[in-house]
Order: sequence, then C-alpha cells, then structure tokens
Amino acid sequence: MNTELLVALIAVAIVVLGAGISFLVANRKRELPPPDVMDELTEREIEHPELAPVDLEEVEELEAGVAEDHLTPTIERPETPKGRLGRLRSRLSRSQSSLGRGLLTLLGGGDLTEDQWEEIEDTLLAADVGVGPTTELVTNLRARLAAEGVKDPARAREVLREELIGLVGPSLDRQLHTTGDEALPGVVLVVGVNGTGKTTTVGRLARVLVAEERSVLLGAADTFRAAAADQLETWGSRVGVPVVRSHEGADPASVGFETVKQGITDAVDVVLIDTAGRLHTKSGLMDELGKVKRVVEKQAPVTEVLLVIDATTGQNGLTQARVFGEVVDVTGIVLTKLDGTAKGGIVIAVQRELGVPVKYVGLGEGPDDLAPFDAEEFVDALLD
Ligand SMILES: Nc1nc2c(ncn2[C@@H]2O[C@H](COP(=O)(O)OP(=O)(O)OP(=O)(O)O)[C@@H](O)[C@H]2O)c(=O)[nH]1
Repeated sequence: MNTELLVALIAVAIVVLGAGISFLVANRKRELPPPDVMDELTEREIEHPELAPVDLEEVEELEAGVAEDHLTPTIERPETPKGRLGRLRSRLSRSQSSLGRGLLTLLGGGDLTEDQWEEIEDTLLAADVGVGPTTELVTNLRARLAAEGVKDPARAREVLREELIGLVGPSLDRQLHTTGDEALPGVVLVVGVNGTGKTTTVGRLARVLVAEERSVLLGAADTFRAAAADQLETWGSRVGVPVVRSHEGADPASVGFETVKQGITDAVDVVLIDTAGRLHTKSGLMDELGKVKRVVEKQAPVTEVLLVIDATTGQNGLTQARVFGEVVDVTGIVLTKLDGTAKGGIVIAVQRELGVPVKYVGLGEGPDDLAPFDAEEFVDALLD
C-alpha cells in the first residue's frame, strides 16, 4: 500500500470516529436528567463515592420529586394587620417630620406673634392639610393655648396632639366591610386612577384577610392591562388565593359578575375585585365603573368600595376623590405611597373631601406594607 493511500485511510477513519463520538455525546446529553436533579446526584456522588453510578429508577424518582416541587409553590404566611402601623411608623415619621417638627418648633416658644401663626398655617397648607381644616386647627389651637395660658412646650405639644387627632377623626369607622348578608360573600370593589396601586392593594388586602383566616377569591376585572391579571395571580398564588380572570379587553363587568358567582358557589368569605385604572376626566370610563358595580350587585351587594389614592399626588388626589365619589358610592379610602411624601395632611383633606374615612395606608413596597389606619398612631408618628 502506498503512503498516500494510507494517509487517506487514516483521515477517513478519524472523521468517522469523530462523528461517532459527537453522536454519542449528543445522545447522552439528551438523556441527562434536569439540572436540579443533576445537582443532587452530583452532591450524592461527592459525599458517597462508594455508591454505584446513577441508578435510573432513582433518577425517575428524583425527577418526579422535582416536578412536584415546581408544581407546589410555597404558601406564605402573611403578617397579621394588627400592629403594622407601629412597625411602619418610622417610615411615616421620616417623611412627615417637617410637618410635626415644624409645628412643634413654632409652638414651643411660648406666646406666638401673628407672623408665627401665619407660619403655622403655611406649614399645614404645605403638608396638604387643606384650607378648611387648617383654619379650623389654627383657630382651635389659638383659643385653647390662650384660654389655658400655655407657656410650657410639653403642654403645647399635648394640645397640638389632641387637636390634630380631633381633625383626623378618632371615632370614624375604619373597619373594612367584608362580611356579606346571610350566605353571601363580602364583596370589595377596588377603584382609582392609573398607577395609584390598586392591584398591589388588592394583593395586599388578600394577605390581610388570609392572615385573619378568611377565605378569599380575587377577580381580575382590570382587563385593560393584560399584566394586571398576571400580577394578581402572582399575589394570589403566594397565599393560596385563586383568581378569576378573562382575556384582555373582556367586559370588566362580566369578570366582576363571574367572580362573585364563583365566590358564592365556593362559599368564600370575601371577593376582592380589581378594576382598571381610569382617568376621572374620561366620562366613558367612569360610566363603565358604575356599570361594573351595578352588574356585580346582580349577584351580591358590594359591601365596600375602596378608592385608592396615591398620597404623592396632592391636590389632584382630591379631585379624583370627588369625581369617583360621584360615580360609585366610595365607602373607604386607601392612601398609598405615604412613605414617599412629606404631605401627610392629605389624610385629613381627602376625608373631608369625600366624607369617608381613610381605612388603610401604604407605607412601602413590601407585600405586608399596608397598614390599617389609626388616627392616634398617625398623629404620634407625625409628632415623633
Ligand atoms: N413606595 C410605595 N410604592 C407603592 C405603594 N403601593 C403601591 N406602590 C407601587 O406603585 C406601583 C403601581 O402599583 P400598581 O398596583 O401596579 O398600580 P395600579 O393602580 O394597579 O396600576 P394600573 O392598573 O396601571 O392602574 C407599583 O410599583 C407598586 O409597588 C406604597 O404604599 N408605597
């Protein structure tokens, strides 16, 4: 055999051998168990080198276990709502310190000049307390401090605290109405303009209710933004709460109707319905909201209509409150993002505007950063 032929034969043999090896490697790769199973197997082999190489039955068992783990999400145990405002108080006082401290500094100095009273008014107005409540507070403070001849800063602080609590309304009913008549579930409709935190609030309220051992069903009637239903499903799945949803662009009233129907069939305690964000200036959208409520009520009475307002929007938030209040009977306010504003006076102003109480406040982005509102704790945080 000549050398050229020999070289050619060797080359062919190398190519054939190479192809065979790649085929075998590719096939083996396809048969490998998923990476999480592989990790466990590798760990086992490292710890127990004496064991025989992978047993196929064992791989199947592990794979089944992994598949089950992926299917069963861990159900979280949410924090009980009681005491949350205490936990989150520092977030409030951090952002509101200019209001409380500003007032205390002015009042602590004994007799006040007209200019100083004006400064107190300006401080209150800058914190969005609103003109009416500001005038009321200043009038009452002046009268009481003069009548009692208060010179001592500690006493001035006490009087200010009492007057502020009076303004916030210590005796307003701030309970969420989540109990339905007879065998019907409580129905909570959550409304507001875009981006105020409605979906987040529905998710957080579900956690509050779960922590109170109530059974809950969520309705994704925000069919305008496809991601909202997914967002709601994520919230629900974390605490084992199901969601009724439909396709993007579906009639929100029918989603609300179906959710309550499902809630009645499943005998849940509370149905929470998320609605699409809508501009209060668009009358068509506002009419649609009225329809959602009317249609839902064909199944069961709505026990609570919560208006979600972003605390950082100031005067605009008040306008929203007014317009929403005209379309649906708002029964409670959730003020979100109170952690991001020094204008805590909005609590007072918005209650005045609507004549309904602030029931919950959002104080951060965490899943349990929604606290039941309490007038005394709120004022104490302001004056910290
Ligand atoms: N800092 C802070 N952020 C909040 C609070 N509540 C909600 N957010 C954030 O606000 C953003 C908007 O929240 P969403 O729940 O998506 O608002 P939405 O009203 O459902 O939005 P649309 O469906 O578009 O109308 C999210 O990034 C939330 O994390 C709060 O109390 N504090």
